[in-house]
Amino acid sequence: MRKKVIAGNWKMNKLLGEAVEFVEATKNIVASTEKVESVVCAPFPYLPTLVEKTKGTDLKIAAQTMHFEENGAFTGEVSPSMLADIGVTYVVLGHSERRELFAETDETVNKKAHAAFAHKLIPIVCVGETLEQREANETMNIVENQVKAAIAGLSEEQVKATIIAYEPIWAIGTGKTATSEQANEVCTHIRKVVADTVSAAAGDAVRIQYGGSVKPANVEELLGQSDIDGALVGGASLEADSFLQLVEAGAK
Ligand SMILES: O=C[C@H](O)COP(=O)(O)O
Repeated sequence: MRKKVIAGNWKMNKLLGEAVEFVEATKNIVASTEKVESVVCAPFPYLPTLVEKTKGTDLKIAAQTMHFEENGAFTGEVSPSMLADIGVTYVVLGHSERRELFAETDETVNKKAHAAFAHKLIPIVCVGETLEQREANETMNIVENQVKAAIAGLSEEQVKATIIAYEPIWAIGTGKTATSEQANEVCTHIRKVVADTVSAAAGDAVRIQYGGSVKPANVEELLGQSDIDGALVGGASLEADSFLQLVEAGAK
């Protein structure tokens, strides 16, 4: 059975005191079980503090992006070695907001995925279609191309360890959740793409999250689907209580 992953993506929210308060309120309650792991994707300035505060607990800390290069003249960027050095364990790659607003491409997502594994960071690779693409029946093609590009050249073991987050862009922060059937249909397709391009074992092992207006009220139904192995959650991950309810649903 694949272990569920509940990841809260805070995006550009919270001040340091609020971030610390959140981890203090959750770190001893979330417990890694056979069934679920819990991750908080925090802004860069808070990462060292949050890693320190969560040491020895089952709450894991992720970055929301990174560069693919080790170092150099990339003003404002953060490298994979910097993240690994301070004890970050996961990194979100190719979030639609990064693709749309910060020129992230399939090619850079792939480079970043390679760089993440080179530093023992687990990538959470985001894919998903716009409303226009869905209405033009292009969802499966778009997502398939994004997945193939992201995992190109990774070893079978690396693909097995990758987390793919299917986030239909029209469902992000809009309150419009994909129905559980719509979400599962795409996640099933993603698993098949991985199985066909890498191996049946990789298709079976890769974990696929759904993201887009997930909240305590709809998470159970989404997680009950055959190919949804977790959730990448924005708005509903900002409050400790709500995040804990999401993790609890993942542990069922
Ligand atoms: O990374 C999280 C997603 O963008 C979903 O955000 P949301 O839960 O606020 O819709």
